[in-house]
Amino acid sequence: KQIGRVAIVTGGAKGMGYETARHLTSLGMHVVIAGNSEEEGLAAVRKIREENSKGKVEFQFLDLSSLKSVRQFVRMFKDRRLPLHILVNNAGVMLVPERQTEDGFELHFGLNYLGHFLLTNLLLDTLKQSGSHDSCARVVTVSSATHYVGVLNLEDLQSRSCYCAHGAYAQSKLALVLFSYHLQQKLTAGGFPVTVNVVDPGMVNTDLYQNLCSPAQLVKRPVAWLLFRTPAEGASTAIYAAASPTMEGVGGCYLYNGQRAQSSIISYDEDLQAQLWRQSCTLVSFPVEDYGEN
Ligand SMILES: NC(=O)c1ccc[n+]([C@@H]2O[C@H](COP(=O)([O-])OP(=O)(O)OC[C@H]3O[C@@H](n4cnc5c(N)ncnc54)[C@H](O)[C@@H]3O)[C@@H](O)[C@H]2O)c1
Repeated sequence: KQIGRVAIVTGGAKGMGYETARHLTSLGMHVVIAGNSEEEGLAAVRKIREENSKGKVEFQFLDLSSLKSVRQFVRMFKDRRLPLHILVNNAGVMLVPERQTEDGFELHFGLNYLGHFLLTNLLLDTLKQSGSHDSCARVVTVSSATHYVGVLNLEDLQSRSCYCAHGAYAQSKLALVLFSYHLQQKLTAGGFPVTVNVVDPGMVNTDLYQNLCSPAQLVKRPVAWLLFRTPAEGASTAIYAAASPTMEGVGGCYLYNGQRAQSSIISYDEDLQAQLWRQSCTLVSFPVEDYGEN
């Protein structure tokens, strides 16, 4: 059933994204690894191809910290007239010192959240056309347990008044949960065959921790080896959401350890979801009212 289904995995060149891309290829899918390092992307493609999987894998450049790059990625993808059955919004950065994206957004918010917000919206027409009522297209977004401590500061989404790297990461991961629920609600209201779920992979030993300060790195190393999951273990919930028959037609869930779980109380606030949606449309210059009807 999976053979020939087309999937995009952002940040699929390493960490959990790589394991997700590898697994979906092994199921017979045509996987596009979307990432901002051509060298890493091509190396990942080579490694996966060596496994002689049933599926196809390729790399396409995407820098989520640039709205121009997101638009270019989508234009190139659409020019190929491929369907799109699965979009895994996996890429992310964590605990980066205060920095801005090309478009002037705080980096965590701009890259982790807004880049994926625009990417998903621009690909939504293709997802809607590719899904059917007995086989929905799927959007899977990787959030984090850190979202539980996240606060969405609608007056200052770019953390200009006070910057804290942890707070900025948590806000970006909370925004992804709010976005996923709102998107699912709109798709359901429009009767479109696309489901949206958000996953929490747990603590996973990847390069995501590269920005920890040196003493924390020293503590993390042995602890991570003992207590953290491997990237393949961490990717399992995203893979489940992307490919499991059990998840057919199921959307609007927060998944942890392959099971439905509760996200933070504020993530269910529909007014907050709608306010974030509207502000996000304005920030990425995406027409609010165009959404959903095409
Ligand atoms: N590792 C954990 O413990 C953990 C816990 C909770 C959530 N997560 C989330 O899991 C996801 C995957 O992270 P990981 O742990 O595999 O880390 P990782 O650092 O191995 O992977 C992150 C990926 O994002 C890509 N990326 C970074 N900047 C990019 C950009 N500008 N454009 C496109 N791609 C870009 C990287 O190239 C890499 O492929 C992230 O969203 C992260 O927030 C990780």
